[in-house]
Amino acid sequence: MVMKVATPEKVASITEKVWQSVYGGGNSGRHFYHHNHHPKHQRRYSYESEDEYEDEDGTIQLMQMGAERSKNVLILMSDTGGGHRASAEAIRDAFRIEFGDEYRIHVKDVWKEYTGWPLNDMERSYKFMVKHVQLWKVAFHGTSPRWIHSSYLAAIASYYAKEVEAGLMKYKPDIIISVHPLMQHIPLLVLKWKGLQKKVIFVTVITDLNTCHPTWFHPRVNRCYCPSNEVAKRALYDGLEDSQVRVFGLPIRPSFARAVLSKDDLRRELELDPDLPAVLLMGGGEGMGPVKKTAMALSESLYDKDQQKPMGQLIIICGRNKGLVSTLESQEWMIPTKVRGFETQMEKWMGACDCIITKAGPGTIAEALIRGLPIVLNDYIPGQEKGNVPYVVDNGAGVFTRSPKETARIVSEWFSTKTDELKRMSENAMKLAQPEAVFDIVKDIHELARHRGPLANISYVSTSAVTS
Ligand SMILES: CCCCCCCC/C=C\CCCCCCCC(=O)OC[C@H](CO[C@@H]1O[C@H](CO)[C@H](O)[C@H](O)[C@H]1O)OC(=O)CCCCCCC/C=C\CCCCCCCC
Ligand SMILES: O=c1ccn([C@@H]2O[C@H](COP(=O)(O)OP(=O)(O)O)[C@@H](O)[C@H]2O)c(=O)[nH]1
Repeated sequence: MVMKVATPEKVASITEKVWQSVYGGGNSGRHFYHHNHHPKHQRRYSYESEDEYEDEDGTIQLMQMGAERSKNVLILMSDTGGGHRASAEAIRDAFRIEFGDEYRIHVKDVWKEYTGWPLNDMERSYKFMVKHVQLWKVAFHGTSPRWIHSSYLAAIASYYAKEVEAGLMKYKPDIIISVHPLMQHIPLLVLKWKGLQKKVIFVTVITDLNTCHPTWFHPRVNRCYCPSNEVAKRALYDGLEDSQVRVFGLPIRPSFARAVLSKDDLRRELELDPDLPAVLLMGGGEGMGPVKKTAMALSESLYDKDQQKPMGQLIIICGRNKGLVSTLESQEWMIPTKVRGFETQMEKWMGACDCIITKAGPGTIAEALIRGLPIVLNDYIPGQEKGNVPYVVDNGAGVFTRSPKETARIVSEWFSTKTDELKRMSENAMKLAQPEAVFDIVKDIHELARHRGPLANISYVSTSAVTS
């Protein structure tokens, strides 16, 4: 057995690395220590003179004294669909790009980590409900009146108050950003009960483009960032003040806005045919909608029988739907086809393609617009996604059809006789795109924080039985 003894230089370089991995910058004037794990719910939360926190992987904790500390930003999200996480990560990345170490960002599903049913199981419940469309319709519209959802959520807040409190306080947030429709009421109530409402900045970033659920609109937020004028109108109608509402667009990962990508290079990198026009087929983070039937129809329609050669290529991104990946991988294709699971670099796949077929997910739509991809919408989730269809179609950036055969026909025309229509729609898509939205949002939050003055003295000494 070899025992390693750390020399002072080594200790310094390890702490340096730790500092850089957490803060990405230098460590001058700061002090570090490692200490043991506390059991989850046995912590006191106070950082009036010190800064103690648990790293993302839960292993390292640091203390910072004297220097002005980074502000903690807690982004509340849930993996109900793929869009909320994508927007949360976009905001996190934009904060890092714009403000470096000034903010320390935590992207969390606090409900899942800390509470119980039904809050900790929203992903599964949501998947079940959207599979049974009528059930989702009743739940969505039935909970739309404010008195119904407010009383439901207030009841849940009081039942899980201690757990939510523990979940929020763990990250000692100076700023809370909700990117989920069900994450306004409960945290705001808990902050109110703790007397922290005036000290913690709370903003909502709405990730639906049009017909969003009224739970997004809470009158006590500092800001409500709406992705479109349609949503802003709803917010004002629902009682928010002009001063609370800002319209910048839907936050999309900075890699979409900032990367300069050439289609040829991308095709080489992704091992696609360099010359054939390419259609991207997907169904959100979960691979929903009529993906398989559409793929089979495209395989037929993009094969030129007279000339016996393909007139297009197909890329299918199935997201987290592993069943769909294995079904599609066992199919035979008449055209060059790639079947992929969950991809982390969507900007590359979109940048390599000429058009996209997708259900009406707001994240995918906003990303496709930035890439100038004409869109065939082939499905939508009733309620929050319904309004995304006119948003795309009325602005001339795409078409809607539920029929896989019709979809395949449209794409084959775009790639042959109607290339001018494809071009026009691509231009319209780019006109609608708002690649800078995420930067505008984080800059506005930064301004809010600056006007709020020093945030450093929020006392997070827990008062509840659970946390003390
Ligand atoms: C008087 C009749 C009452 C009707 C009975 C219903 C009882 C309550 C049951 C369920 C609650 C349903 C909540 C509806 C509000 C949803 C708001 C909303 O827009 O949610 C959307 C998100 C998903 O995000 C979307 O994903 C899309 C892609 O898939 C797309 O990206 C879009 O942009 C995103 O916004 O939905 C959710 O997160 C739903 C979570 C479901 C939770 C289910 C819990 C069910 C268990 C018990 C009910 C407990 C009471 C909950 C109270 C909720 C009150 C609003
Ligand atoms: O393999 C995948 C599939 C999807 N996405 C992303 O997941 C989000 C899907 O959001 P959307 O609002 O379109 O639909 P949802 O999944 O929420 O239904 C978009 O940002 C996609 O780029 C991804 O990163 N990898």
